[in-house]
Amino acid sequence: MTVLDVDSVIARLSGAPGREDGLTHLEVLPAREARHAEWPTWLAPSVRDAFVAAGVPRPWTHQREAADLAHAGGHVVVSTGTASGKSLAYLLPALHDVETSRGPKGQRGAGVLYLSPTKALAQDQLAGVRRLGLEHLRVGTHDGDSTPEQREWTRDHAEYVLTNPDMLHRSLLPGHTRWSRFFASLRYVVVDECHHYRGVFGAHVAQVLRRLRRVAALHGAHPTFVLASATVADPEVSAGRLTGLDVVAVTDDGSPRGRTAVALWEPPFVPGVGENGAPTRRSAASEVADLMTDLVVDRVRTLAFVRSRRGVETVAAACRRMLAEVDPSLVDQVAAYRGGYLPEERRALEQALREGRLTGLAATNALELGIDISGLDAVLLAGFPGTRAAWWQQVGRAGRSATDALGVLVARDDPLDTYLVHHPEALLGAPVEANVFDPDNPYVLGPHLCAAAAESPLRLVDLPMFGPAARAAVDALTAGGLLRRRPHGWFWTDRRRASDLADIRSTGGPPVRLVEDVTGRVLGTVDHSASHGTAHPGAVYVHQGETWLVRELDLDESVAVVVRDDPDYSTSAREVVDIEILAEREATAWGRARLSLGQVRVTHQVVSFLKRRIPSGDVIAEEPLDLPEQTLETAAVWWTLPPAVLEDSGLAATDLPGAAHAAEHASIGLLPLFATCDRWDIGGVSTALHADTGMLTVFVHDGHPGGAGFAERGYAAAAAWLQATRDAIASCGCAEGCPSCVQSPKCGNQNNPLDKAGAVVLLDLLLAGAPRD
Ligand SMILES: Nc1ncnc2c1ncn2[C@@H]1O[C@H](COP(=O)(O)OP(=O)(O)OP(=O)(O)O)[C@@H](O)[C@H]1O
Repeated sequence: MTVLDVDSVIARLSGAPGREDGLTHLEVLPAREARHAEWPTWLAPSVRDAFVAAGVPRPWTHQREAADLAHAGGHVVVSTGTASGKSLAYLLPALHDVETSRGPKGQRGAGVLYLSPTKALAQDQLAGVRRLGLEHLRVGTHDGDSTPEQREWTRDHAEYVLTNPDMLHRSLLPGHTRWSRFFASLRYVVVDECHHYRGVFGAHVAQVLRRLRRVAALHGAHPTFVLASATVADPEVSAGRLTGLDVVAVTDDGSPRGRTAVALWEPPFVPGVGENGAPTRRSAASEVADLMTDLVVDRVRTLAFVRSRRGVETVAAACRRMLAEVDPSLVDQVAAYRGGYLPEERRALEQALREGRLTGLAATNALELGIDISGLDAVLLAGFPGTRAAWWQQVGRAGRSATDALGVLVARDDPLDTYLVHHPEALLGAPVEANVFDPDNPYVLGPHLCAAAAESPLRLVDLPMFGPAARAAVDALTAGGLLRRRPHGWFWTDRRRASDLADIRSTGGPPVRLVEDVTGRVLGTVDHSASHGTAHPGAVYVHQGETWLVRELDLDESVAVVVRDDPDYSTSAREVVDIEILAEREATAWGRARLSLGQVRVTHQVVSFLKRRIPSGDVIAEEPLDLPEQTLETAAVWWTLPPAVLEDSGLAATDLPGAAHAAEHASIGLLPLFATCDRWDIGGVSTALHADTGMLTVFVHDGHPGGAGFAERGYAAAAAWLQATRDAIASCGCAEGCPSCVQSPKCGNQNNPLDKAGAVVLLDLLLAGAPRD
């Protein structure tokens, strides 16, 4: 295997013709020495010996600290870097209890419940625990991929159960009486990669964990929670919110790290013009495909993170095509990996990458989480992954085993990425974000209270565990007929499964299956709510380099029928959006402008799709669609400017819609810098005259029912957020607005009208009255 020489790799990448100006920043983060601790004296020798045999001579300091705390019964969150051995921190106390509590005939004495956000990570952990070779340890998974026999065995015999919050919510908790012996033995709950539980998903998982604590207590168990997280700000606060418990944080990372070179990269302009004549840069995906090709030729093991499923396919296909010209023997060493693939395909790809049979892999963040792939040298990111926590997590995938590593962020042509590659301090110098979510979201709380009541009637004493809003929510559910109040508490008496009421991944319904027309073969799935935009009739769908056309979308049956085809265009959906203010919760005057936070109802409808020629992206046709409206009640932050202020601004009335629209796009683009969301988690609406305010109004709203905390963060950080928005627009070198500043890839109006200069005027008017600090 090639050992990475960062300097020569960078010289080679940026020396290629046409790439001279790509590198905007290069920084080499120094190596860090390991700090070791001794094995705890309380630890069962069998567990210690298993780790020593597996190549862990001694724990690192943070592993020992966390293990000691958990063994003493304290709830702990370990928040340290990628590949810092967080697993060992919880495996030591958990396996110790399992090994030392077994009955004389091998009966299960102590149980461990391990939760991961993805099935792939659970598989990886399963393999890791098995590799320890503990002779009597009974470990099993319970997830969507396990067979009924496996599930039954796991339930009746496993001491270490690996599952995910979804299965806990839908299967283990509702069926807790069948799992009673496991719950009664439960000593540890491990919540791995807990930074993943943010936004509305975080709120759901927080309520699932409260239900878990209650069910465990019903069976007499009070497990210790150990959480593992990427480096995030205030981990004890988010872990405390997630579990509802007092959690101690361990953050002083004792693991070693090799030198890491971090490069920021901006693709060049391409000939031709984009939407409305704007200058456009080469796509991050094409640039990443080029860089990956060079790295693979040099035998540098490379993982490319690409934001969209389609992008992943494009990168892998382009890379393979280029390799075929240079060195055909390398073509099969590059593959694509993303959600929507069948589980067997994903497992095979993970295995091939781990064993070095693949040199280059293009993946969505389906591979981001914790999968232990040692020996990667370089990570390329086609676009900022939305949070600094995710960025460090992904960059940290390279350079395991303390070797040198390379991480490259290739900017997409959008305001946030452009801002970051030109303001490295905002990415590399700023602390990671705290994890944002709101467990008291009533849309989340209500369904989980129903599920809890179905698990066992809710008593008054149970309510504080579910937060301050629980009593009012229970009363509302009772008034609405979902719960019945009886002397001994609140009962679920409905025929339906209560757990069906909460859609914890917020997919908005069952996933839509993509089914091949003739054979009936299932190619993959897309989320229900996303299906209007990606699986509408006429949509082009790419799977492992093959192109398919959607012939029919049946939303009732959740099926899209696809046929093989090779069109010379891609498709993108267009939607219309409308917004209504339901309640203003908070507001503040910025001079004569006003900034508000509240509840809104957003109505959107996919109305047509564009066909864009490949690779130029030119629009060749727009075709109408007949899909139903979708509505969303959620939280929004908005600002208004009164007519009198606008009259003095020099902007003509006809400029206002374009100016507001441009300010809205850029502010959506920059919000992820202040809230832990990405631009697809939020939306916006702008208008020169809104019916509810009677003024020019710009809204930025959460993309999930009830809100996910992002608009709230925008409101709290409004002065800094809108100032960065203003600066990003003003400093962009384009003349009329481009994807790097005010154009948006998800605009429902084909980025029209947009007035870049007008947006700066509006934001200056707004910020003139903003608080100075
Ligand atoms: N004390 C140690 N000494 C040497 N190697 C160790 C030690 N602890 C863990 N490792 C090794 O470090 C690698 C990373 O461990 P692990 O996957 O647990 O890290 P992690 O922090 O959970 O990673 P992620 O950030 O992906 O969640 C593994 O190969 C593991 O065997």
